[in-house]
Amino acid sequence: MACPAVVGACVGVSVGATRLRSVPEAYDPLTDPAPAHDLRAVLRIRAFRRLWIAFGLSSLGDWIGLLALTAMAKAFAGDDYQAANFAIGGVLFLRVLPALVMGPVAGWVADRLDRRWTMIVGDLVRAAFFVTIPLVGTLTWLLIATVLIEVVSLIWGPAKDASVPNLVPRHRLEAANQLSLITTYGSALPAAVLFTAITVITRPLDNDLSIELAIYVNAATFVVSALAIVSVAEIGRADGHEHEDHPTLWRTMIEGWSYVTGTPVVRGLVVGISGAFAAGAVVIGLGRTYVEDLGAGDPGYGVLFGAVFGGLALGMGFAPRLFSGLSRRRLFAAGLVGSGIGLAGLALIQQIEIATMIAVALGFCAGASWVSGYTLLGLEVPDNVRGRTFAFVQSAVRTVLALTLAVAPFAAGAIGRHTVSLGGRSLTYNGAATTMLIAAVLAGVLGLIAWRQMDDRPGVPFWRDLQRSFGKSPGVYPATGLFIALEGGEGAGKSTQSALLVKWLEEQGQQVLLTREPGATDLGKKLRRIVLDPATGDISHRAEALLYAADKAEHVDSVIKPALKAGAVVITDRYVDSALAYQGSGRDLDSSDVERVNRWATDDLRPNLTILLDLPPKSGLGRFEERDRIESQSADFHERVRTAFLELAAAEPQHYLVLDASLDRAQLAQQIQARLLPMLPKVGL
Ligand SMILES: Nc1ncnc2c1ncn2[C@@H]1O[C@H](COP(=O)(O)OP(=O)(O)OP(=O)(O)O)[C@@H](O)[C@H]1O
Ligand SMILES: Cc1cn([C@H]2C[C@H](O)[C@@H](COP(=O)(O)O)O2)c(=O)[nH]c1=O
Repeated sequence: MACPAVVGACVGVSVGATRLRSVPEAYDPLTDPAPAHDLRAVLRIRAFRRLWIAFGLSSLGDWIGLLALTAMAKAFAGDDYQAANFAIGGVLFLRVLPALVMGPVAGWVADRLDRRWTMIVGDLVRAAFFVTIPLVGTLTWLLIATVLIEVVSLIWGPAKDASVPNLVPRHRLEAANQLSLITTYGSALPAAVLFTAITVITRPLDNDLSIELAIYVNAATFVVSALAIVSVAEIGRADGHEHEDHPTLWRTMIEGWSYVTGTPVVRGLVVGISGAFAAGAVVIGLGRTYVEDLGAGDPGYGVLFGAVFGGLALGMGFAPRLFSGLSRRRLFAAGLVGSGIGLAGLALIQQIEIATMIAVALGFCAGASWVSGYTLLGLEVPDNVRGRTFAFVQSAVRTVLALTLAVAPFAAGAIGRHTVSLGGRSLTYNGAATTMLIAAVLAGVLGLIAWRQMDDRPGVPFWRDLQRSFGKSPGVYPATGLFIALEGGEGAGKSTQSALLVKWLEEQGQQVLLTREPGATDLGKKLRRIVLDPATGDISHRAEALLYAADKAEHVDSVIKPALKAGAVVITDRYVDSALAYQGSGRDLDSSDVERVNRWATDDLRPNLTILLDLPPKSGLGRFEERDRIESQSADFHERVRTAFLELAAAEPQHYLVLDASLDRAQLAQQIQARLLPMLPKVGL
């Protein structure tokens, strides 16, 4: 039997009357007790920690370098508005260009060299190039050095990425990659703070010196990074098998292109993600001259840069939790429209303090869009084409970045500074602000197109949705394993589909636990008898709700959680939605009370997906003859239950798979499998 990706061994677990075949051992609880996703646990690995410090410093240096080089390019260009924009556009474009032209080649080179020495030499060479820029002191050399530094970075990056799997155990690889991403983008904020501090402190002495100092600090970060890598002896040369062909950028683009263009939702996502990046890039590309127009200089640029990236980090980190009840598709499109509004705000409000606040909001919206777009891609794209699609998105994003960074400053330069007289009053407009306004309109239009193509709650006003969803936690998703609930009215086919699902999952090599509510535990069996036995008769509705809740508490603690912790796919035949539908709507209880009690009883544990089998109650009850205490409730009761299930699903379409349960068994099973396939834990790695 195969085990999921993160697993070294399989162990069998059996729980009460339920069926748990064999579940993966996600980590050795004796020597390495922290869960696989624990970021601090990855940092406890000495070799990785040192490499992480090194690439954190390199990233910091990279961002300071970007800020300092654009400032220096602007200084070289002098007071000419057009020349300044062209110089800055040149620097930004040349930073992205090498990745477009020689990205795949760089990976190929990195695979053939000793990784540790590649990184050490790469850091020292980058430091040396940076030092030469102020020493040579010409715009031409600045541009040439920018390309050379970028080429070295292109080889350094894959050497680092390829080293990580050799330094951390398999099950910690995802956390290590997450940390790498956070560090790469998160270091932009401290870099902006450092750059601003350097320029604010030293500018009164000498303006040119302050930028040069920032460049020397940047060079120093690379030297320290090289020294940190010297101590990581575990990094070596690539194994022979890693010398296999890497797909070229063009092959990746072509393969991804045909899938993306043929799938409307994915097409909308890719356009939107590129739009979110372009919105951020416009601010970075135009920020230098924009702050100059506001009279804020280098410190102002550092602040604006930090504000966009700070907002981006906040959006990525908090937006999904803050708007947890909002459908991901709506969050994605709303983020994009918000970025457009932010850009328009920057263009129209010419005051640095307010501009900074707007930049944070713009970054937040772009971050929200970016992260929900990536999540949606992960959910919507099947596993077998997901790698290519993500590679395509990355290539598309790089291309959009290069074009935006190049075109925006050139457009601003071409527009220039103008003052026009309108009815006796003079109005000044600058290229940077005007270009931002054009980009704002484009981002807004892209957002609206994405909204129209992807809205999954047509007819429900956005503001009502937003108000309802703000700050409401959706519950806690399991950290390991996969949790699936089957819901629906009487006789909808939940037991039938659960059994078919278990069979299919086992064929996929998954470890599966099939369980149900009420009655999966010893206590649950007793409770089931009480609530379903017609002899129980009428009981208080609150008592009924509490009996079902007690069954859930025992079920979650003693059956579901242990299996999920062990990495199993857990399928439950009924869960919290049944309580919300039967007790919250079928009975006369307040559904928010029922929700509160059930969240508490289940420790807020939420399934990753709920499959709702929808069937008119008459058809479902017609599938069998005998009636228990609940089945024998009135037709109205069962109608209310059905409506409640459907409303729950309509409020969060991304969380539900709603199926017409009158279809035949095989068709239903096929639809369930298609939805679950991309969500399954990897097996057999
Ligand atoms: N798609 C289907 N079409 C027709 N009959 C079905 C279908 N699926 C299941 N059945 C039949 O309907 C009956 C009820 O099915 P099942 O027990 O799977 O439903 P359930 O939702 O688990 O019911 P309950 O609400 O009682 O738990 C069974 O006799 C089953 O064989
Ligand atoms: C979990 C749960 C269930 N019910 C009701 C729904 C059904 O009528 C029975 C369970 O019977 P099944 O044949 O196992 O489906 O209990 C409920 O009212 N509240 C709940 O939380």
